[in-house]
Amino acid sequence: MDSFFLLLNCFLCFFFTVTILRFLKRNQTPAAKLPPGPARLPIIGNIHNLGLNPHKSLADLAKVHGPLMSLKLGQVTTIVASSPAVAKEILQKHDKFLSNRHVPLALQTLDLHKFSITMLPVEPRWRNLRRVCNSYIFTPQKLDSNQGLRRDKIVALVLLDLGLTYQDLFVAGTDTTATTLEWAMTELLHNPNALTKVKEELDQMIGKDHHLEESDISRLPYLQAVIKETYRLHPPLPLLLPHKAGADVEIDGFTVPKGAQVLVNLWAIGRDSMIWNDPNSFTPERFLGSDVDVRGNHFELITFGAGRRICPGMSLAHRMLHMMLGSLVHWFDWKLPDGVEPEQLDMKEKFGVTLQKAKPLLAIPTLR
Ligand code: HEM
Repeated sequence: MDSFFLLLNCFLCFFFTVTILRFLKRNQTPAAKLPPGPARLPIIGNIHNLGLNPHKSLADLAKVHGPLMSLKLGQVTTIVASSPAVAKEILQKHDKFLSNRHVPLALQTLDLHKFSITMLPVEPRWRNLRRVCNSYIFTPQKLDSNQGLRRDKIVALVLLDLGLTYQDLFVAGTDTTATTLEWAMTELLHNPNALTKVKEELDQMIGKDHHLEESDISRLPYLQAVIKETYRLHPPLPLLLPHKAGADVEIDGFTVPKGAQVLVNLWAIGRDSMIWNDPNSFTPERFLGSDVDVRGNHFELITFGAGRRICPGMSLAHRMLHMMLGSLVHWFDWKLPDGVEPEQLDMKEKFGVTLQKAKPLLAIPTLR
């Protein structure tokens, strides 16, 4: 028994010595050409740096370490992009090698990565699913042909049950669209001037006695600007879905190593004062007369991603959001519950599957 404990002691001493030496060595001479990043702890790496709001913590770390940063989350080497230029390198220039998916172990046990379009790596099965999306489900012609169904659904949604969920959308589209609608409505109630402008635009262009149609959206620049401003401030997937490097890639003299998890911090880009004037204020006017859109060409606003993994449901989400927000504003006058002033509205976020409002929005509609 004594010799067993002696052996165990020796093993533990050896294990701790090796771990501490590796930790010290790593902090003195960082692995070859990895982008800079915060110091790591043994075993957990930088997990303790993330906190409850990883998008904010990573934005703060990027201010110290730069727009191309590396961390170790447990055993996973993680590269984080926090500027439009670096996002472009990742999602456009090196898209070919940086478009696989990092699938967390918990999801691997469900085998999701073997059949879900969202989780599959770039391989023939994924390409086929994307082709089905792009050529059959989300083409402009297909979306035009079933817009009547969506309009009827919105009428039912608005008139019958404001809390109804959109069960007919894919899992990937449900939370993202619902979260964005809630944030857009919250921002309008928080900024009554913007709400009045949307209402006036709808009265003028559509008229009080008419329903909003998808074909009207292009005639509503202020409503479009409100949605863009919501995309900028409240991207529902603030770090995209994690990408994975399929090969070593060089960016700005640093290496993104094969197998690394790659994140793009859209939230940080959307609130960067070097890019946006007064970045934390809700100012739809900034988009009036601007050609910036979310179709993956303007890397300062890539709420749907860019490159080969760009969201295939973007056009549908875009139509739905304009229709739902526009209809809610067109048909109802809105007020906050007794005693709550617009400026007191709780704007806190909760990081989860999507970046939701921490407290659900409570608002009272009256038919206009
Ligand atoms: C406001 C609404 C939405 C936003 C902001 C959004 C955003 C995104 C983002 C950022 C990604 C990841 C891109 C990347 O990893 O580079 C994504 C992927 C995806 N989205 Fe959306 N999305 C929305 C709505 C929808 C809708 C309505 C659908 C379908 C009906 C949808 C289907 C998908 C699918 C299937 C993927 C995975 C694509 C792939 O991995 O190849 N999304 N979305």
